[in-house]
Amino acid sequence: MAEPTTEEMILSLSPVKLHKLPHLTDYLSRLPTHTNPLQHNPFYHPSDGFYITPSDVILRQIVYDLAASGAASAHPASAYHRAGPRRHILFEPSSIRAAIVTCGGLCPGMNTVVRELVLGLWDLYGVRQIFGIKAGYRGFYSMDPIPLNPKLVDHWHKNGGTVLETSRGGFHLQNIVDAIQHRGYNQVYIIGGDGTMRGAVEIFHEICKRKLHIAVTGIPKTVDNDVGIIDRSFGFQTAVEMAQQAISAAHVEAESAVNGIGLVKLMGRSTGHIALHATLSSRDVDCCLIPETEFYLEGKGGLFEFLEQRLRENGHAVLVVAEGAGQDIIPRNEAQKQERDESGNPVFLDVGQWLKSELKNWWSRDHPSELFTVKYIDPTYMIRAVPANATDNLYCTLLAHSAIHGVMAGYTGFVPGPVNGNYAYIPVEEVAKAKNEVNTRDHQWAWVRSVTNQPDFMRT
Ligand SMILES: Nc1ncnc2c1ncn2[C@@H]1O[C@H](COP(=O)(O)OP(=O)(O)OP(=O)(O)O)[C@@H](O)[C@H]1O
Ligand SMILES: O=P(O)(O)OC[C@H]1O[C@](O)(CO)[C@@H](O)[C@@H]1O
Ligand SMILES: [Mg+2]
Repeated sequence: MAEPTTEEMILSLSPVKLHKLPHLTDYLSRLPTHTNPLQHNPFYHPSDGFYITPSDVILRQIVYDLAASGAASAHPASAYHRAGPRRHILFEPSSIRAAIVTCGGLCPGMNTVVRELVLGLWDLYGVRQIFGIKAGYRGFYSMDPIPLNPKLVDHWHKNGGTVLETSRGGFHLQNIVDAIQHRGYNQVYIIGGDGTMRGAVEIFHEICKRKLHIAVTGIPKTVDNDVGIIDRSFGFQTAVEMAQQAISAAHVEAESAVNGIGLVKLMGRSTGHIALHATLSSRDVDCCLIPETEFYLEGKGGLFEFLEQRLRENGHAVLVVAEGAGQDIIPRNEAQKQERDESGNPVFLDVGQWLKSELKNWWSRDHPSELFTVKYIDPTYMIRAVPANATDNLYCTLLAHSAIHGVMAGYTGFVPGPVNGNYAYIPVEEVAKAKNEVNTRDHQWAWVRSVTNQPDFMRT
């Protein structure tokens, strides 16, 4: 173990609880350090404060109730290490062999992250051996890697999807770590969602167990925005923007019919962030249904009663439903209950199709002589299979650079990400456990309800 630095001594005396970040020196001693090549880069003139030190931290929580100060002092503020370049690095650039992999479902910005990793490694740190792993985790042990360079990836950010390709399943820990070792990779950049991060934790532990000079970082990717701790995940804003087109179309269709309902299903396996944000930004939505809240159809306070009222008042209504909403009330057989995708995620029934049919049955039963139309729009893959917008592209670049700086400094088993607007390094174990669900008791959900005036679906 290395001697504690001055900053580490300061930290140990600070009232702020710093989340310990794994470092290669935790299990490897006498690793030589090197001056950061940015020091001699003709395009950089590192000024005071350019390099981040171990005592630079980002507070996890920034909202406090001062009246509850007693409680706050009983639970001291916690913080993460701040992301950014370090003065000394633990890799000699010519000896670096970096591997980059994309796993799980698509998300706008995946190609941008890969491109920026390649350019950042190449231009900032002089790395020349960079490899793309094809088709997710299985690619480590079953396919040849693709050598990457700035020229090859130059245009990648303009395209949706992932040029490296992705897949679900295929996680075989020993095969993956054997392949990493065999190929001589010493930096591993893993881009993926919650499942991928759980895999990254296992890879990190196995590498520590084998005491290898290999740093691993997880770069959080999820269109659903279901990864916890970080402010939001890249591609999420692009997806919300794309969802507007579907909601607008549903609104036009509904408005142009007699008793017209526009129904839009949006992604969100277990969290309703896309549906919630799309609803708030559209303002055309009458009701938003998400997995975090239950709803029911018939009777007082139910969906049908509410929609009938809206149709009587406005002649039309727009309903947005997240794919994971209502899964517990859709009838399903035993086989459907057991169905899983290759990664082990439950396979959902189509809540949109189900709602459409229930709505039609309801209206023809209760109002057989009145016209009624449901137009169901399912833009599922259209909102994620697109290039990232400007904000997400910028975000992807900052994430990629943060990941590189952290790995170069010898941190491992970590995730870079924005926490309260500043980039931090978070232990991947924490990220893999933290889930970002919509808190239906906080102001954001109250805001949705005040915009839609939809029922709370609490039976009285
Ligand atoms: N608990 C786990 N341990 C090890 N590997 C896992 C675990 N869960 C999932 N994986 C692997 O991680 C990869 C991606 O997982 P998954 O398909 O669930 O997508 P994800 O990363 O959650 O992304 P998203 O849900 O946003 O599409 C797959 O190769 C899967 O086998
Ligand atoms: O059809 P695929 O590629 O398995 O992905 C669908 C899932 O991926 C996500 O986009 C991300 O987890 C979910 O919203 C959706 O359920
Ligand atoms: Mg997932």
